[in-house]
Amino acid sequence: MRAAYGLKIWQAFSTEIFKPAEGRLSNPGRTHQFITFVLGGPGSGKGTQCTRIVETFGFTHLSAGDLLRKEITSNSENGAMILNTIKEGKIVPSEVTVKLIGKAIKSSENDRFLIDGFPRSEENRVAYERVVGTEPDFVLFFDCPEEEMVKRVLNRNQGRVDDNIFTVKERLKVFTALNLPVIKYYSEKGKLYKIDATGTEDEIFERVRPVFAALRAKN
Ligand SMILES: Nc1ncnc2c1ncn2[C@@H]1O[C@H](COP(=O)(O)OP(=O)(O)O)[C@@H](O)[C@H]1O
Ligand SMILES: Nc1ccn([C@H]2C[C@H](O)[C@@H](COP(=O)(O)OP(=O)(O)O)O2)c(=O)n1
Ligand SMILES: [Mg+2]
Repeated sequence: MRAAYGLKIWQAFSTEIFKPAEGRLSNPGRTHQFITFVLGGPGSGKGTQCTRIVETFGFTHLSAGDLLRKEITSNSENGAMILNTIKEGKIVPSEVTVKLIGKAIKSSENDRFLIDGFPRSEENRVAYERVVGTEPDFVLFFDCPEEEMVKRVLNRNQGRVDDNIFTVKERLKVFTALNLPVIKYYSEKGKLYKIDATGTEDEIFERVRPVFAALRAKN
């Protein structure tokens, strides 16, 4: 399965990467932006691998969860709603999340972005397309068994309100019900690159590296 996705992605790189990004959330003067969505269940290692991709390939990492958590601590009008939603393991209304992502893209000088933990539902996906006007260039999916994800989340130790067994169980249900359809959608469009997210961080990064190395080789 991975080989088929890989080929499609290679074709996408070779034909589409230099296309101007008409209608994108681009800053004036930009020629193109390269957008990668990074998906996977809670604890699948999205954030960890995004850090590695940033270090090696110079992307800007935008974590939807981090942007939402920042809203909570900055006492914004939506803070209490966001906190409750996250505690319950549910999805924040798309309008809020898309606005935060859009603002972060606009205020960045970079032209390549990893959007981590988004879209988490069809509603998220459609709202992004409506506001931004385009699809992502490709989508990484970190595929990890549930028991491994639960173990990682419960050991995460970052003081997150959602890193407890009750919330993670709910998050796994939400992931299956709402995020898997998005993953299927991108798979059918030939945009999905599925990564085996088991093993050490280094082993996983060696599966991710060729995807971005191919992209750099084309630049
Ligand atoms: N390959 C791995 N093996 C074991 N633990 C990992 C691995 N990758 C990440 N972790 C740890 O698992 C937890 C969840 O990782 P994180 O990157 O936050 O995942 P996500 O963003 O998908 O929820 C973190 O504590 C992280 O240090
Ligand atoms: N697109 C998104 C992303 C995150 N959220 C909320 C709901 C999620 O359970 C929390 C945490 O997301 P985050 O991506 O930080 O979580 P993980 O890194 O996968 O553990 O934030 C959201 O409502 N919509
Ligand atoms: Mg994360």
